[in-house]
Amino acid sequence: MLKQNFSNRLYQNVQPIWEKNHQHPFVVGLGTGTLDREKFIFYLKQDYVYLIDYAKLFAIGVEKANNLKIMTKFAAVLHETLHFEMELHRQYAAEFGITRADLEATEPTPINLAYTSYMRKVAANGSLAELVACLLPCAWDYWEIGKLLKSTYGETLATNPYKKWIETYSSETFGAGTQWLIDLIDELTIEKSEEELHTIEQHFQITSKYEYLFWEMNEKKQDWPI
Ligand SMILES: Cc1ncc(C[n+]2csc(CCO)c2C)c(N)n1
Repeated sequence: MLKQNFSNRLYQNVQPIWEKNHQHPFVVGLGTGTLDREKFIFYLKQDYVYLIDYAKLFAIGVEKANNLKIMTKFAAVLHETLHFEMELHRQYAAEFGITRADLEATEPTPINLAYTSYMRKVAANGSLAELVACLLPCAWDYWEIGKLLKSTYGETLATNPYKKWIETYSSETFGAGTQWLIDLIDELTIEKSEEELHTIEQHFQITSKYEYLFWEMNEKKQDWPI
């Protein structure tokens, strides 16, 4: 029997967590443009090294793909992450006088390391569907946030220093990449047992909570205490 649109179930059940993400002071600060610049710089550096690890997970997607169509698409989103998304970070860094070397040399905080290590563990031991469940909240909730901020604060965007950030994450380029991941999870879960679906949903929920912790970490500039 076909189990269609597993992504709907994921989306419905994750709403309480994503709501918290959308109301987070860091996210609201991006929208209003009042976010403290030092907090944004902290985020920029942490996110850059996060994306280096995240991009490698798309490479593991290439490895785990069982057909050329999926393999090709993982390679394309890997390319987009390195050349489109990370370019946004490089541009903001240049504005703030931060070099590429500084960005790359950033030591990940405990939360950053925990988040990427969790995804790497699933990538090493789990199925392709489990890996996609870990990758999906990052892409999907950022797209939701991008669209939300654009529709809520669209009129003041011209003077918002974080305009480029909002434009990037609400863009069609991101929308298309995210939609592909959503369609992929639907395709990969068609024949899965309820037990497997439960595991997949747990990864989706946990990485969504890590998204919250990541906002919180940047808001409070939480780093190693020693
Ligand atoms: C902590 C954190 N979570 C999510 C994203 C956003 N993001 C990461 S990969 C990707 C899609 C690539 O196709 C998107 C939108 C981020 N930058 N940092």
